[in-house]
Amino acid sequence: MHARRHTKVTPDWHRWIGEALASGNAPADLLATMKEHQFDERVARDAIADAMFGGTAPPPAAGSVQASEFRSRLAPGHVIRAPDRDIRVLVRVARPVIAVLDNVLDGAECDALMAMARSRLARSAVVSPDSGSNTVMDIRTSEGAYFHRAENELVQRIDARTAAIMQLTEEHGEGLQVMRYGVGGEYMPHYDYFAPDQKGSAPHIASGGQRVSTLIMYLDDVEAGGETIFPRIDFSYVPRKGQGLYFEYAAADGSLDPLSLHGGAPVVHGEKWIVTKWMRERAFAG
Ligand SMILES: O=C(O)CCC(=O)C(=O)O
Ligand SMILES: [Fe+2]
Repeated sequence: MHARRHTKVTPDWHRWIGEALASGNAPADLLATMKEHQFDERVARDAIADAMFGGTAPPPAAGSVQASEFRSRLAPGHVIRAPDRDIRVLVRVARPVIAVLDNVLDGAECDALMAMARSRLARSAVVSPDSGSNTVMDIRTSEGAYFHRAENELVQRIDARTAAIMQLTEEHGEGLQVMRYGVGGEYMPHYDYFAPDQKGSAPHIASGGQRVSTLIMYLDDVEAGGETIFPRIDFSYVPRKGQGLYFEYAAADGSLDPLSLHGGAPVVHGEKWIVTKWMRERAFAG
């Protein structure tokens, strides 16, 4: 029989969460500790998310951004025409701006991206050459493979296609990032924009400016779990090979949308593979 799980977070635990986050601990590590202490997972997740982002989305203050100012950059209509492909819109959400897109990548492109990333992931899992020590690099960094803009023909083709979809030129785009999650792998809720009040954001923003939009492309179906979730609006997308999930978080006046909080739910069975394109306010050297 399972021990009963705690469903209430005491003031002491709230304080512990706040202090652990403030001293730079990863939210996933806090979650693991709370689970070891028999907290119900959902309760622990909510308490951590509340400490990071506040309990609810802040209500719009007088004179602040209205929903209508978060107007999608995407072309209207049911089909978006990229230079080499027609992309069908399956779902649109007004706020935060979200669109589910079909047929962004074909099956062969998905397979080729996974193969390319696999060889890079394998390389990144070897002993660190610059430390000279025997420590294997952080498992989390070895889960991602980065491809410079236009690094090869396939990457170039996808850079051009995503730019056309996202209505910005390729020079606004960061290099493609392929991510692989195994069973239990997740990406806790976060914002893709650089937190304006954090010192660490300044060097990113200095070149290219703020991030404004994201296109996550799914390289394979996932057997169970691994949904992309927007907890503030209770929206959940189930990964489907070749589809894309597009979202935006910066209005024309620079306001950022707190409803864009999102994450990758834990994979329950199988693997999850995605490739992500992030777009910046301005063209930059990449
Ligand atoms: O894994 C997911 O579904 C979310 C990924 C994500 O948030 C990102 O790449 O910025
Ligand atoms: Fe993200």
